[in-house]
Amino acid sequence: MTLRLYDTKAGALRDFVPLRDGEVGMYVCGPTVQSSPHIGHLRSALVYDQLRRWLSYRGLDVTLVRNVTDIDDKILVNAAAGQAEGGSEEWWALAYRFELEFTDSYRAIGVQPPTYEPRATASIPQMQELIQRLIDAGHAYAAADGSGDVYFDVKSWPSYGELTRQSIDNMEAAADADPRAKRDPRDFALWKGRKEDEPPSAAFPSPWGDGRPGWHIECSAMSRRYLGPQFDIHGGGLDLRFPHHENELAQSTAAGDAFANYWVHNGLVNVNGQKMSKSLGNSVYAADLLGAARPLVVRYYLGSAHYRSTIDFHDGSLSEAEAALDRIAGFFERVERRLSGTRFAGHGVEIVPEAFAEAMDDDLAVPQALAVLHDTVRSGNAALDAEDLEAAATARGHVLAMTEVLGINPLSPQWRTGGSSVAESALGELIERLLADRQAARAARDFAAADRIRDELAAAGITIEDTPTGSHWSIGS
Ligand SMILES: Nc1ncnc2c1ncn2[C@@H]1O[C@H](COP(=O)(O)OP(=O)(O)OP(=O)(O)O)[C@@H](O)[C@H]1O
Ligand SMILES: [Zn+2]
Repeated sequence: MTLRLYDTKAGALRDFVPLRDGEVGMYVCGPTVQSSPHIGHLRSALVYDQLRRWLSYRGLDVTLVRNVTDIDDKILVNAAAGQAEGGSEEWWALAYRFELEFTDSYRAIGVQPPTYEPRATASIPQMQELIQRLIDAGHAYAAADGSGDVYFDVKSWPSYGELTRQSIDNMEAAADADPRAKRDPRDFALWKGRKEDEPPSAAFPSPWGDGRPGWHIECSAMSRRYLGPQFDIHGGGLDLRFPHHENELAQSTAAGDAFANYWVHNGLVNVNGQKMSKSLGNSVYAADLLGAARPLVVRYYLGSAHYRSTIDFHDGSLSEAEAALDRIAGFFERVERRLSGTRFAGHGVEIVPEAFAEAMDDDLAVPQALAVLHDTVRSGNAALDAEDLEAAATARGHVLAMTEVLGINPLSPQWRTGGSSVAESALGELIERLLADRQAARAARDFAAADRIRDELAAAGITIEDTPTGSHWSIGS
């Protein structure tokens, strides 16, 4: 069976046929690094990680591009707010700080790094070139008010609205500029002239005056730069269909690029029926959830729903994921123990069962694929009960392959407790030994020795906290 994907633009499932045999180019809208990541952002990255892993398992060579929007109104506003409160962080430092948080959170849940991760500020010439092509083709114009803004002329592009199947007359006005400067209220900004209160470092020279790119043009230019004028899959959250993706599509096609062949959108993480969003203040931050639950559990939870469905986050959401993972880990432990030393140890080809492949090929039906995984765990356990070691070994190979494809193999080194490595557990052991020495020194009232141990640990970046239940340590302050 060939992979079928739901293409938002067609409004239907379509067989996936890559533009170039054996290769897939995929562009996913990445974060605007204005504040810390919430679990909606994690879900979005995770969905495309699952798709990428499945395409790779199917033998395709995937080039995944996920951008970082590192210049934007919200980044400038947040940096200015910090400065108004006496801080000195520049907008670009703030953007980089949050970019690192995103990278850490993605890594924690096992999202593989994209092939390329371009920052918007590094592709300004490509954005300007695209804007110039649009002006030359009569689809964009410089604002009449001398602001230095450049707008896309929606009325000049009859297919505007084709992605979301809207007629232009029913569309909302673009909220990004003074309506008086535009030919039509729905015209949206391609280039934003620098405003007086904006830092000079956020303005780039251009033929239309100093300024910065609009958000939509960034993705049109970066996808073209890294994947070419036509590529296979464009992804992003459902919230981006309009106006962001509609505008990307209009810009790129009006400039003569064929652009994305399939439009894939992930469903949102909601809280009480509303999108989890920084602006609504209902965010569950990635760092908080990852501090409260094992990263593997978070990955399983966010990745177990169908990618197009909505996830409603509430307390207790993670317990099912925890139990499911325990069942998988329990089977692995049991089967390894029973097979070790027998001729079936290491036996069992690591290949996914046909039913799993069919589910994944059916618009990435992960819930059905997980059902196959859990059925296989059950039959593997039953085989062990019946002492059918060959069947148990086959089940082991299947389960291994399925958990690898989904990135949820509990035995993978990535998931060792606390995300730790062999080096980290060795470090833990040494610190515990030093803490025991310190305790012994205190008991002997040798406070100088006890303090020396604490200071040496502190110099190595390890903080000690004494509590009534004993001394606890952490790395960093
Ligand atoms: N609640 C959510 N559920 C699923 N995906 C989301 C959610 N919020 C954002 N995304 C997706 O994460 C990616 C990065 O998003 P971006 O930084 O543009 O977030 P945003 O929509 O501005 O977030 P917020 O609404 O919290 O400000 C996009 O593909 C976006 O669609
Ligand atoms: Zn985008």
